[in-house]
Amino acid sequence: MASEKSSRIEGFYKLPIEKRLKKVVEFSGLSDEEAELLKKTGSLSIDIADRMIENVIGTFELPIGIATNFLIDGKDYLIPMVIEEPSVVAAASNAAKMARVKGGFWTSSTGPLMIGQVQVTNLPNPNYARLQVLAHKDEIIEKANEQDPMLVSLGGGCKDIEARVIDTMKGKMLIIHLIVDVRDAMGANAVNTMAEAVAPLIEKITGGRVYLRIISNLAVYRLARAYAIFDKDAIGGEEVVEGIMNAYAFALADPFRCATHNKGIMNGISAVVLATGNDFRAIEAGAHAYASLNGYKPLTTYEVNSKGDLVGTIEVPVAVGVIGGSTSVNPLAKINLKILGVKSADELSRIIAAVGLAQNFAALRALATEGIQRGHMSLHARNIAISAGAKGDEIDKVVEVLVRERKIRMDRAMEILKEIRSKKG
Ligand SMILES: CC(C)(COP(=O)([O-])OP(=O)([O-])OC[C@H]1O[C@@H](n2cnc3c(N)ncnc32)[C@H](O)[C@@H]1OP(=O)([O-])[O-])[C@@H](O)C(=O)NCCC(=O)NCCSC(=O)C[C@@](C)(O)CC(=O)[O-]
Ligand SMILES: NC(=O)C1=CN([C@@H]2O[C@H](COP(=O)(O)OP(=O)(O)OC[C@H]3O[C@@H](n4cnc5c(N)ncnc54)[C@H](OP(=O)(O)O)[C@@H]3O)[C@@H](O)[C@H]2O)C=CC1
Repeated sequence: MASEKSSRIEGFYKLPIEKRLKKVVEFSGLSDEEAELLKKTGSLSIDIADRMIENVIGTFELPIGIATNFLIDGKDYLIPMVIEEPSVVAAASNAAKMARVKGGFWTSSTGPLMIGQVQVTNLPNPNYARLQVLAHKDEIIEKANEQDPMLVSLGGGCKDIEARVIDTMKGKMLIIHLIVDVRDAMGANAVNTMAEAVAPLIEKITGGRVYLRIISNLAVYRLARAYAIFDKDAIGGEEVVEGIMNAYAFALADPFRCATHNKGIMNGISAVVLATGNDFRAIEAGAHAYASLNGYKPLTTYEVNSKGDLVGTIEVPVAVGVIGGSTSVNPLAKINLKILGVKSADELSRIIAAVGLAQNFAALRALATEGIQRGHMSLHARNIAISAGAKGDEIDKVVEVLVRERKIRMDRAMEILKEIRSKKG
């Protein structure tokens, strides 16, 4: 399916901010008011902030960058990313540009099913209690669904019950899972309400004592998947393919490397999760727990196909919502969702998986070739220049010398600044 508008905007980063914003407005149909909110600082008003969390004394801002070039399932997307780290947005755009050569990213998902856990203790016959719970499945599901008629009317709600007996330091426990379709929400509030509501019924059925009733962030039934074929010539030839395969083999074999490999993936994932007002701790916990199910492993895979191209895949739990939580409260999250143009939480989760794969590919390509420092540090040089005290056009001048000399250090930045100012004055 051909896209109406293209996210392939060459040299987007070279445009002044005003022109970049204009392109985003044209692409996403933002109103004048929304564009104004993006431009000004303090868009999250103190009154809204005071209703989001407790003991508020101010707000804390981070930049929103737009990753360009993303073609996902045949549709063009501009990706808003909220992050403090330089080079992440550039790297995502860079990878997406290379992925376009072979059609971009293709995605799928399992749907929005979350798990609510109920912990049952003090059971003399936990295996018998387990069968009793499964025999009363329909009754438990009905009780859970009474809590959220709205969700049920949308086609969601509690769909199934699982029960496991586990061995713990406090003896055997029966752990019941409510499998809940949360539709377009992240789902924690909805699931927790159900888990608490069914607890007395479960105590009655089992004769045990229920303690914890809470969502699990290991969202194994809410997986998002993406793949892309990276044309070998577009990414720099056979040697680059070989280098990336070696990088992947390293991560697969060594948890010390794997943690950094997955951190690179989360650079992309967390930035979109934050931009859309979602719970980034939930996503981080879920991703690393999923990566650890069979020993800590990379969330991405790489293979070489018969043409010598690199095939990258990702599979990761992505429990995000487009309604509920702070997505509906923070005006900037709403604007970012509009820029993405997503229609459902499922679509958002698949986009996020694609960004995670892009981010990982860009980092591995840099690491396996010239090293991370040239691209990353030349963008980081701006931070160094600003920290050294450079202002206005001094910033670009200091950056230019730092990058040319390949000495991206604070002491050198201060020296250069001194030289620039002495010439001026
Ligand atoms: C930084 C680049 C992209 C430069 O890469 P380059 O080869 O100098 O870029 P280019 O000039 O050939 O441009 C290619 C495209 O990149 C984008 N691009 C290029 N420059 C910019 C810019 N200034 N601002 C925004 N976008 C930029 C832009 O889309 C551009 O296309 P165009 O629009 O021109 O047709 C490249 O070196 C790269 O991808 N590096 C990887 C950097 C990275 O992964 N950073 C993440 C932080 S490091 C980390 O935390 C994770 C890590 C690395 O530890 C994970 C791990 O170990 O696995
Ligand atoms: N471990 C964790 O991850 C935990 C996370 N949290 C927090 O929980 C929050 C997310 O909970 P969540 O349940 O998503 O938020 P909300 O309770 O804000 O939103 C979900 C509710 O929105 C209503 N709704 C309206 N339209 C839809 C739709 N299309 N799809 C789905 N629901 C719809 C539903 O019913 P109705 O209208 O009847 O409300 C639903 O229950 C986040 O702030 C998160 O940080 C909390 C505890 C633990």
